[in-house]
Amino acid sequence: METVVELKNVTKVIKGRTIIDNISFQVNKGEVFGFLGPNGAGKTTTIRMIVGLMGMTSGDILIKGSSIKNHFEDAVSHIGAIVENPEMYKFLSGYQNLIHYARMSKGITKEKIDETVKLVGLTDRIHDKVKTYSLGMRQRLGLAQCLLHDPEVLILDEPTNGLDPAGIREIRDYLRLLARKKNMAVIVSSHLLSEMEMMCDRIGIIQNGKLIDVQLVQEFVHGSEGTYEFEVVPSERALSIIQLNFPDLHVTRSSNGISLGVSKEEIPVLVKLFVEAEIQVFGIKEQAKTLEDRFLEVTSAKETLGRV
Ligand SMILES: Nc1ncnc2c1ncn2[C@@H]1O[C@H](COP(=O)(O)OP(=O)(O)OP(=O)(O)O)[C@@H](O)[C@H]1O
Repeated sequence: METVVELKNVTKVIKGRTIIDNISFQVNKGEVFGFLGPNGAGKTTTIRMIVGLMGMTSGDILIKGSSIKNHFEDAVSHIGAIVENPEMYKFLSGYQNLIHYARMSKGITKEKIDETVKLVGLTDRIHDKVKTYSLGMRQRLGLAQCLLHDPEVLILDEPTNGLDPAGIREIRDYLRLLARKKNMAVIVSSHLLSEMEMMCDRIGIIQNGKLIDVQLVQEFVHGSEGTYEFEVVPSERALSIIQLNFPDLHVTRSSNGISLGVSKEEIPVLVKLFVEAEIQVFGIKEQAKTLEDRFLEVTSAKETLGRV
């Protein structure tokens, strides 16, 4: 696995306030890395520092081994990014926009433009004016624009923002394709958790400027604990028994009984407790967890830690 982007103890302080607090992580070739966090967590600030739009207070960012601090031009030459809305001339066609963009950079051939247009699936509409494009098509044109110079890392801040489900799916499929077929490192940010689950290989969770977890999506979602629904009668009594014996467990009422997050080994202990309390156990069902469940678990656990 080849590391393409490396953040080393990156900190950003603005007007005495620490916006990004000592963040370190790596992104490898061929993977889609998702940067996930609630509003104001620091995703955009981190991305702006990676693409060189904003300086950092301390730490360093390496792109293919080149420091963005000491070898800025070399470092950013490997990056293709959409951070703010891409600049486009609405009264020109998509193709004219790409030609215009290509003239500003060196060595982009007509063949390269055609190949990129095909890659993002815009061949049929590329000669139409941009003002007739849907938001999803504009996103794809923006993607084509930042792919023209064959970057090794693609960075997109909230790429699915404002898109409808079909548009979201398109972008998601293209990003996965770029990682798989072109072996690119792709970094995206979002607070659309279900999207990240389908799009990313790994995710980093950021909260209050701190990176609180980096994991493979699959491991993050499934983890070692499961959420189980216990079909029990009377459920009220089962609930109070859990609260009394395991005050730290997060337990909720569910349609058929109670629902709680425990490891598999703990299930017999709970069943024994219920039986001894003359509570009837009709069934135990594992509930599928989504990234959203895990995200809320992780971020609220940290909030609690923060308050102690
Ligand atoms: N130039 C700035 N001056 C002062 N504060 C800033 C500046 N830029 C960002 N911040 C603050 O830093 C924090 C992180 O902002 P950032 O935009 O990076 O968050 P985000 O995770 O991208 O949020 P969102 O999902 O809402 O876009 C916020 O509290 C924001 O107000």
